[in-house]
Amino acid sequence: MQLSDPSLLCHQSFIDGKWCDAADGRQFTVYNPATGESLAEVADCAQIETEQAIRAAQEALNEWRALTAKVRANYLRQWFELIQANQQDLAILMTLEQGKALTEAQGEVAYGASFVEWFAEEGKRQYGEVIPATNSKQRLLTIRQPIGVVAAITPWNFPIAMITRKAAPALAAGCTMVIKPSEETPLCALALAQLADRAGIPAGVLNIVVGRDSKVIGETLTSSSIVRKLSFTGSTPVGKFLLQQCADTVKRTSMELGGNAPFIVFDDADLDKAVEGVLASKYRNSGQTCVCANRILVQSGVYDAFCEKLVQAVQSFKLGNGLEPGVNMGPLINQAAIDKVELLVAQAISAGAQVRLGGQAQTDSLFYQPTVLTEVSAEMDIFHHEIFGPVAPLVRFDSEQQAIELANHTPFGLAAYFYARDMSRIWRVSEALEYGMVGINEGLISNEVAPFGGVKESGIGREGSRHGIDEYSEIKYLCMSVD
Ligand SMILES: NC(=O)c1ccc[n+]([C@@H]2O[C@H](COP(=O)([O-])OP(=O)(O)OC[C@H]3O[C@@H](n4cnc5c(N)ncnc54)[C@H](O)[C@@H]3O)[C@@H](O)[C@H]2O)c1
Ligand SMILES: O=C[C@H](O)CS(=O)(=O)O
Repeated sequence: MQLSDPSLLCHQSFIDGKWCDAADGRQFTVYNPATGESLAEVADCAQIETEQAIRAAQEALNEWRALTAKVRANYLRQWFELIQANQQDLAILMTLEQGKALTEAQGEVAYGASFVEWFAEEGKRQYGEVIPATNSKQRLLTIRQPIGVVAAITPWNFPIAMITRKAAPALAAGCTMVIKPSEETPLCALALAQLADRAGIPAGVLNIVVGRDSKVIGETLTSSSIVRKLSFTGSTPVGKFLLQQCADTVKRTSMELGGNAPFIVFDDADLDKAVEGVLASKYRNSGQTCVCANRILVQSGVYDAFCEKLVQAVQSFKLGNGLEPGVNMGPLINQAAIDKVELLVAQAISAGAQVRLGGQAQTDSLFYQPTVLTEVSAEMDIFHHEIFGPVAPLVRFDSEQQAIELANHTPFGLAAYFYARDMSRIWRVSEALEYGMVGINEGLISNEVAPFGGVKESGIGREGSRHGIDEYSEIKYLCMSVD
């Protein structure tokens, strides 16, 4: 492995400031999705280690929360600097275990680091308030206090940013954490723990438990009364399952779940910009992002022109091993992902969709061709399911009202996009779309300063922005007699 700092390749869980094997010595293999080669053997931890991590987080809590926000910020700033300084090695690890092109991986490391930088500062702004009393013999005020021990469960598609988007606000607020990363991508998570340790973040504040048995680790986290909060990023079905598990101990939860983003091209759109927007939104990370355009709704008057422009542009993608120069689209994460995309495309074709470009996986690999389908309709499964692959299904519509109805015809509500130039239309459509985030003439909407999150079955709460830290603190009301 071509790391300049080989010590960033870690094989064990990080618990209470120590690197730990599984109690029974079991390990699991991490594979490179681009080549199928094994990358590393990693500790296959489960209930025992998770319980150890919860205890470590509990024991570290009082000292960590007693620090001033400024002192915690200094630790986070150090972590930010180390992530930045090791960007290339972290990006290589990410491309190796997740598959995304190295340029995208470099971008994600910077994006992930930006949350650490942002919340180091936001932690200093956890203000309370003094409230004018209704009784002259009382004084009323509120203070903000950390929730306590937080559990986080994160996905494989952004193996650094989905961790720091939770760990940074949690630690800044004074919480301690147990994180279970995806078994597909443990190496990035463990490298982040290595750098947090080097930043001097005290033992027990940040714990990473890696293992294949996500169900057991999850049950251990959600059933523990010590864990007061679960922050989950992943699919909606798993999110629903975890929400049910959290009910017994009435945990606070943050849920960043699945999407089914409409991408609407109106007849007054700048078609070249709209094509750029599709390339940025639909095909990023080989279509494996929660905010990927999942349905491309095109008004009939510009449908053919837009389709020609899009097909032309999508042909420019270079599919291959993300470490190779010039490659800008990598493999899907595993065979199950390939099977899901192949099923959705086959069903669409059998229901009348046309393949304008691509339409199949490369044989005996996890590479799926950048694809454009036309004549897709709302009667097809592909319209209703998160594709999580580089497939753009084009759907024709006639009126603005029809576009809004088609866009909102889903239980999901994470991100939506539309391209138009008429200002009245922009306001009407922005307000009518039932989504947490809307890109207007823009296909890339994610950053650390804006509130990221969805409505309906796409989630609960927001990450990033000045709101993201509220997910990790409680408001306490103090009523003081001055009689
Ligand atoms: N809204 C967002 O911010 C956001 C961001 C990234 C990904 N996602 C969503 O995540 C999904 C892709 O990621 P994925 O395939 O890793 O999702 P997933 O739900 O399969 O897994 C997510 C995490 O949950 C764990 N997990 C799975 N089953 C579990 C169980 N029974 N108990 C406890 N933990 C369990 C996994 O090991 C992994 O760590 C997509 O639906 C995508 O839209 C959403
Ligand atoms: O997959 C979901 C991530 O949140 C993608 S993004 O990079 O934050 O847009």
